[in-house]
Amino acid sequence: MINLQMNNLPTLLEQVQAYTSSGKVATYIPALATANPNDIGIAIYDKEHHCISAGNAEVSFTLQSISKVITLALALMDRGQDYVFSKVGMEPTGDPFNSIIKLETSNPSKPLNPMINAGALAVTSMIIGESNEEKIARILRFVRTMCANPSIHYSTEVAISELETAHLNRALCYYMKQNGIIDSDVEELMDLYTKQCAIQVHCIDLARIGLIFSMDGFDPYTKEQIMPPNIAKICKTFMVTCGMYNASGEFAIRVGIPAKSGVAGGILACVKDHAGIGIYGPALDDKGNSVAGLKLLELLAAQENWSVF
Ligand SMILES: NC(=O)CC[C@H](N)C(=O)O
Repeated sequence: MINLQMNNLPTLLEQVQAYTSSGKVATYIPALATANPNDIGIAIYDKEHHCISAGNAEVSFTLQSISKVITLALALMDRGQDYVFSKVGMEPTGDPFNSIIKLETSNPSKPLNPMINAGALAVTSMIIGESNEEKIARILRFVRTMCANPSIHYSTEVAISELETAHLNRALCYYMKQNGIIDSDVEELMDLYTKQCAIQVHCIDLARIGLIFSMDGFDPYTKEQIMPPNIAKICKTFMVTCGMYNASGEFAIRVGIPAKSGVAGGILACVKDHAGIGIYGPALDDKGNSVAGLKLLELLAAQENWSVF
């Protein structure tokens, strides 16, 4: 059951509100620039049918990099661990999420992990389907099941905005194609990746996804095992080691729970066997993480003694 102390969510939001002014909304995807930098919201979903929320918990935003854990789970179910990890590594990187440098310097030349853009693009290329329509429909079905929200869709505007400007991601794809990591048509892959990143949710949806991962893939409401427990565990382990990009080490110390952020300002977090958390705060720090969102999780994890360490 959600601890009563958590009824202080509005007070915690007040404490972190000021942090929103120290961050900046992402603009490299032009459609993200219209977000309100002052927004901050949170939802917590626990396994006993309680959901609490505060602030801008029902403002919709795009998953962006949070989609990387979702497609990783799907690719692991589609292709199995041996295949996925023959193409993508398991090690964290100290570089920014969109960096190309390790692709050239690591041997063998494969992306270090599935949470950086190169790794996520390779993982997306593994999703099974006859066409992009079928692949995005499968990804959407998976997200809708986890959120118990059949109305979830992607934003065409955000997907196109990214597709038109994602030259660095294209470069990552071409580099990987040259080195045999992917064999998809690059434009097709970019089309699918930008749609997956543009899937729209709000904090309550995100918290429910977090709950499914917290419960090792089991949905305590429908009693359905949505993904095998070992796959949920792999995803959560990547969240701990690489989920907050090159700020994952500091996050492990300050917060200490599996989490994944996205440049639209979302953070998905998992409290083991207990609850999922969805946070939205589009003002980002220089590593691409929600400034106020990070502070909020830090206060909450300390208050509730949630660190896994
Ligand atoms: N860090 C992110 O959220 C990045 C996702 C974004 N779609 C990109 O590839 O650049």
